[in-house]
Amino acid sequence: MSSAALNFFNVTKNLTYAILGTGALGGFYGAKLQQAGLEVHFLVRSDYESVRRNGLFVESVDGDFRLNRVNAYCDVRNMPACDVAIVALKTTQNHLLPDILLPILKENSTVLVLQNGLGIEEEVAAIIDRYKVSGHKIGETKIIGGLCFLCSNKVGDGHIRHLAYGKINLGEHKNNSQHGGIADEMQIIANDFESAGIPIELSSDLLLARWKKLVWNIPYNGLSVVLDATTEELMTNPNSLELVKELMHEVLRGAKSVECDIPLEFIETMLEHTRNMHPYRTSMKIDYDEKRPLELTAIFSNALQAAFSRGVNLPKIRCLYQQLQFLDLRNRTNAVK
Ligand SMILES: NC(=O)C1=CN([C@@H]2O[C@H](COP(=O)(O)OP(=O)(O)OC[C@H]3O[C@@H](n4cnc5c(N)ncnc54)[C@H](OP(=O)(O)O)[C@@H]3O)[C@@H](O)[C@H]2O)C=CC1
Ligand SMILES: CC(C)(CO)C(=O)C(=O)O
Repeated sequence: MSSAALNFFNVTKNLTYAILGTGALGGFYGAKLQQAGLEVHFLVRSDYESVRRNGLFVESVDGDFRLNRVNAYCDVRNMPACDVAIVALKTTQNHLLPDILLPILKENSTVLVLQNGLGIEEEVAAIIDRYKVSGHKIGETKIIGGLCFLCSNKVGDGHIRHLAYGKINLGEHKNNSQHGGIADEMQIIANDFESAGIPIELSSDLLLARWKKLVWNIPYNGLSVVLDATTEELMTNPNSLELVKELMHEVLRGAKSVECDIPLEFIETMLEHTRNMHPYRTSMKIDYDEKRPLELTAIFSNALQAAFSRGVNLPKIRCLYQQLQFLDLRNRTNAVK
């Protein structure tokens, strides 16, 4: 075990966790970790008063549970520094990360990014580098990405509805797109999640894992908004199904352009997975219906740019992205009227 990992492990026999964004995903995983006996601190926004008074309620396919007391904060400056900072905001809020993330880092903290999309760990690494350059000493901060195969919604104040799945695929972020290997810190965090009943897969190639997740998110999140459809409708209509497949093929081309080889059979696996799902309103569709900004930069723009920088155009994904940008802007312009 590396000395940083030993430090990480010894200083705090039990790791402490900060949940930055107590929503559908952060509320679910944070509550599961606390239920398993870990110390968890939750940054809460609109429902802070309710969560402070009444805790969190998780209505789950795996069994409902209530946490009557949670460590809730409405201001990150009142939170203790934690061993693991879990980024669980929507990526549309990531411009707030310098203010939200940096105050809770301590010597050798790990940042665990559980958001969908591409380029997020790079953004976090740049924020941390700037912080260090400005004279702050926070030691070596590991950045780990997690791809969450989860269907969860926040349905009320402190109320999370977990509909299906929950597995997380973890991979370490390395500069220069090297493969990360399996860091000791990652194994320790994985053990905590597994003790909370969350299945974990460890990956030595985070970039590949992120592109594989996009094989699902690009077609289904995008088309669910543009076509106003659930996953079931997209799968049963032959025209939309064709479009889903074409978009998946383009994601594979994008991945290949950055040396991430996703086997063709993976498309069939994703289609089969979706056929077996309950009809699902994707998170992007929920955001659209709620007139919230869509995660277009992380899920679409960063993928298009990565491929474009290698001379590869992805015209169907680009076309979908342009339509989504139109709808997103109109939706939010109308929302503020
Ligand atoms: N939900 C799911 O099943 C899955 C989600 N993901 C990804 O996980 C990420 C999070 O998504 P999800 O949990 O669904 O989104 P939610 O909108 O449910 O959760 C985000 C949370 O962040 C909080 N928040 C936003 N801004 C601030 C702020 N300034 N200070 C404190 N809290 C803030 C929001 O507060 P408030 O409650 O007040 O809005 C909200 O509770 C996304 O990248 C998504 O794509 C990935 C796989 C599955
Ligand atoms: C694919 C899905 C719905 C669950 O497997 C998911 O993880 C997501 O919404 O990003």
